[in-house]
Amino acid sequence: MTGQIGAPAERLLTPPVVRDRDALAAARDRLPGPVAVVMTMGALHAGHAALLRQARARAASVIATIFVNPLQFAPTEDLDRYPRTLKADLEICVREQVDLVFAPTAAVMYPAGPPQVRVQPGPRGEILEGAFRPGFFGGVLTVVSKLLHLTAPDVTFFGEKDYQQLMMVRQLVTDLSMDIEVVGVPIVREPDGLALSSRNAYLSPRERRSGLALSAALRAGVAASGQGPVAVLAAATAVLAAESTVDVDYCELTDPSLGPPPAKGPARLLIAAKVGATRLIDNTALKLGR
Ligand SMILES: Nc1ncnc2c1ncn2[C@@H]1O[C@H](COP(=O)(O)OP(=O)(O)OP(=O)(O)O)[C@@H](O)[C@H]1O
Ligand SMILES: CC(C)(CO)[C@@H](O)C(=O)[O-]
Ligand code: BAL
Repeated sequence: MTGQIGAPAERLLTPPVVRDRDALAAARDRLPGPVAVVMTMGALHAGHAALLRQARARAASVIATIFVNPLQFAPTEDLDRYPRTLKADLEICVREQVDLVFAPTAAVMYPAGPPQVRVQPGPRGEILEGAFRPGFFGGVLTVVSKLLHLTAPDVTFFGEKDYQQLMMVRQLVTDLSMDIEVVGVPIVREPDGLALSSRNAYLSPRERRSGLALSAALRAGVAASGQGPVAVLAAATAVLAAESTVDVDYCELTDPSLGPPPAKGPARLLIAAKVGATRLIDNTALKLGR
């Protein structure tokens, strides 16, 4: 089927875009190693660009995947209205010197419909995001496994903005004996603190202002970290409670691998909240105690 998309003149302005497995396999065979893959759902922004830039610095060849994976969306979620901006995405891929873009359709990824065999995320996939989005990590890890299999990278890059997802992908690669390095990339923020996210496009100006409560709560938590876990949670929840339009799903403190928080030492503070119809997540590292 199709190899590259676009008219010949446009091809010069975009990296090669492949849309099916055969075209991907042929293009992948020609890429010099080591190969890096950056997986995305498109609507690319500076957070994605940071992943692509790190990939560019680390590998001889960079593949970006763009696929809004239906398997990780609950029926009540935003699959249909998720932003799809392929043309602008390809411009970012050119700027970040991506060598190959894999942008499959759902029929290419799931030719027989939703797959019967799926990755079981295990207990760490049932807390936090998994508790509020049942089936989410099963859908994510299934598509991540397929995309790793299809692109055969040496290294892959995931953002810390989706911190639990990064942990789950590390677990996937370890537990399923995949010889692939997983690199975590720090969160890219707007100057006022808002973590970049494709879903920020849904926010009205007023909702965007309310959404700043998440990063403000994280900063309050970090400021209180010397006083220990109780003070951190009290400080963060007070900031969130002051913003009445923010509907908190969770504000939780864990250890860096999402286990129970220590009394002292490295920890992670994670928040998810709805602002209007838009669900935002954010998190930060901190060090508890003195
Ligand atoms: N602000 C950010 N900083 C660092 N990495 C990011 C940021 N936003 C997204 N990423 C990473 O980019 C990769 C692809 O994410 P995705 O395409 O879902 O974008 P997103 O902005 O997280 O979208 P959404 O709004 O759906 O959460 C993931 O590894 C994600 O963690
Ligand atoms: C990893 C991913 C591309 C799988 O669909 C998605 O969950 C995302 O964009 O973070
Ligand atoms: N950003 C992770 C993918 C999702 O929220 O569906």
